[in-house]
Amino acid sequence: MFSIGIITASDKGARGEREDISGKTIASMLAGIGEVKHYTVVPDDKDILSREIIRMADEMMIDLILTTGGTGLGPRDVTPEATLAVIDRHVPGIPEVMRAKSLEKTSRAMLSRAVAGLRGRTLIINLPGSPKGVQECLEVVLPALEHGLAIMKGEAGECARQ
Ligand SMILES: Nc1ncnc2c1ncn2[C@@H]1O[C@H](COP(=O)(O)OP(=O)(O)OP(=O)(O)O)[C@@H](O)[C@H]1O
Ligand SMILES: Nc1nc2c(c(=O)[nH]1)N[C@H]1C(S)=C(S)[C@@H](COP(=O)(O)O)O[C@H]1N2
Repeated sequence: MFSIGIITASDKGARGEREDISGKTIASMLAGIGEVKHYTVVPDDKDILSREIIRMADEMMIDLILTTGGTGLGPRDVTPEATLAVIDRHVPGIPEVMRAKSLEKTSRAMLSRAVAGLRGRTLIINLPGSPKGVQECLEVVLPALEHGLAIMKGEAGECARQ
């Protein structure tokens, strides 16, 4: 089992104006692979988001951080920039497959600028803000997630497919 952190980036959510269905969707979809150790709703603010990622990765030693929201083209959408500022290695295949698969459902999938990367031994993945976007993106990543996390942690030696 892996430790999981969830960050919802939402001005409305942080002001208490909207129930965070997206964060809850992440938690329920990941119940089979780990335990949610930390969950927070923050405004769309680059420094606050970066600080949260650093705290969860460096102090709490969380294996997997999922963010939701703030990946679009809106003036306050800065989650990818907050993530890029604190990762040391990119994992481009994850957002590539999320966008590719999501495009089969909606052309608006191309509007998510989500990124994924590693900070030390923590994998950070951006997801779109809507509950549907979370569900559609997470379900394409899930089949490879446990293997990726095991490799990241040095717990799996072999990558060969059975
Ligand atoms: N965390 C969430 N929980 C539930 N629904 C959400 C959440 N985030 C987004 N949504 C839904 O997706 C739609 C589009 O999200 P968008 O990121 O544009 O939010 P927004 O209305 O600009 O506000 P904010 O950035 O404060 O979340 C919202 O109108 C809402 O219906
Ligand atoms: N799979 C999937 N991806 C999706 C969506 C969706 O409904 N399903 N919504 C798109 C829309 S409408 C937007 S604007 C962008 C960015 O969303 P965000 O700003 O809430 O992160 O994600 C896109 N990605």
